[in-house]
Amino acid sequence: MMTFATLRALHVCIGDAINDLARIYEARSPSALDHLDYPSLDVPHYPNAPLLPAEELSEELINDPSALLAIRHIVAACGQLCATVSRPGESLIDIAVSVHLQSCMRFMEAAHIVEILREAGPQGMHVDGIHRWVVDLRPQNAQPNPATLSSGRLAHVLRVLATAHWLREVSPDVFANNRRSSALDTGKTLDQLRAQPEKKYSDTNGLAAAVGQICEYSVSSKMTEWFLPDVRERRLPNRASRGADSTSVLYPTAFNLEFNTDFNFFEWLDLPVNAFDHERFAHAMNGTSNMEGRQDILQAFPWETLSPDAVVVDVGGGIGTASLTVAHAYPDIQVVVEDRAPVVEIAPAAWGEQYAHIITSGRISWRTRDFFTSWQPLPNGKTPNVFLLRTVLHDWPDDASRTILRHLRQGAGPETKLVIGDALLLPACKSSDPASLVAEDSPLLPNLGMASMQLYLVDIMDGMSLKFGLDDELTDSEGADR
Ligand SMILES: C[S@@+](CC[C@H](N)C(=O)[O-])C[C@H]1O[C@@H](n2cnc3c(N)ncnc32)[C@H](O)[C@@H]1O
Repeated sequence: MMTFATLRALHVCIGDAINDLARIYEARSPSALDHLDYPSLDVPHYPNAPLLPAEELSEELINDPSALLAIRHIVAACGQLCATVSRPGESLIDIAVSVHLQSCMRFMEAAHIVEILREAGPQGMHVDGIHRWVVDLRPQNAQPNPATLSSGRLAHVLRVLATAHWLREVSPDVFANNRRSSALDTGKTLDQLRAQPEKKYSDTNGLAAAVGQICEYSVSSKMTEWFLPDVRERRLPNRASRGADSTSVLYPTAFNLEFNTDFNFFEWLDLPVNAFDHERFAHAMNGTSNMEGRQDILQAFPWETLSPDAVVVDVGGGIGTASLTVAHAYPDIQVVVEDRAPVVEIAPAAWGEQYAHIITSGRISWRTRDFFTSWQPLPNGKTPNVFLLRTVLHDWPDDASRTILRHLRQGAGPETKLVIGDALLLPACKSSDPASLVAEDSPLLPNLGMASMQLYLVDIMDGMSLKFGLDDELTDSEGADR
């Protein structure tokens, strides 16, 4: 296709998708005069905040499958359109400096900017006031140096975020939350954050924890050194100094290189010195369910076909993000979550009041289990109806994944189902894969390009932390039905 023809086709794609969205909203409008609008970028939407009925419906419709498809088409087409028209040199610098946007985001989360601006309200707060709060919310022993963190510097960081539509600059130097920043809100009051900063993520949807964690461990920054070791690596301590074979791989993953450790990621999290990281990770897993939509697990399997006393074993289930959603929707299902001891210890308390009734009734329970060891029968002798593995296998190389599956196979009965929740990554071109996400004549990439980018980046991130390679393919599932 000629370039102008492609640009026009992309433009049509965006127009069609906006029309689709408008139709979906129109169809659910209370009356012809009272139009239901798409949520505004300028208006915060705080998790758990009470909404007017129209706002609630407007939020709900975003998760309508047709609306989701239209949204993804708009994002994919805009990405492709920008890639086509922008000057490559400028785009190269854009991508090289984009790491600093991530740093600004990390600061916004760590300094509780969103919670400060929530209390300021829609008129926002002058940067001097925000600065006073940032300092006030620090524990006494970790006060920022005023020469380092000045109001002026803070304004620069907040303006970067406003320029990228992550905040709103209401008037010069006055900032307010917008729809996107409000998603980072933990709902904690400033008094709570000052008194117990370590409880920031308790009883939240985990997004702030996920953002804090992912931004802090930018392990892929060491990907190049990991793939292409250079002379600088000689300056790093190596395992030979700990008595290991000096010819062995020094850093099995980029994470090991970044953190200069030969513990794997989970062992490292378990170190007492990393207690904060550990708890944040558990909440962050809850936050990552936003990647696919919290309720998607309900569509992943026909849970209604299970017998009333069915048992779902959530293997490597963390604090129970996926299985609690199932247990909430299906009040007869029993859930046993298996994870490492430090996760099991904090899991029930991590939920606050939200699911207290399910937890106290014992319908969900946690037990310690290393999934590389034999599966132990449940205390009540029941055979699991479902083994659920959500975002577990993507962490491990194929051999390790086979070991995990082999143990489950041995614990399974003839009727036990295996449910694996992980992302399938399509090639960025036409292929024989029937799963193409666009119509045959669409100008969009078959994997929906920028609209799917998050999945590909998460794959790189996970590959950098625990896997030995990024291109492993689990082709043999040790006899498990898939
Ligand atoms: C990416 S998280 C997924 C958590 C959960 N399935 C979810 O979807 O939110 C991987 C989980 O595997 C657990 N894990 C890692 N190594 C493990 C092991 N050897 N035995 C049991 N669980 C393990 C981690 O503690 C973590 O909770």
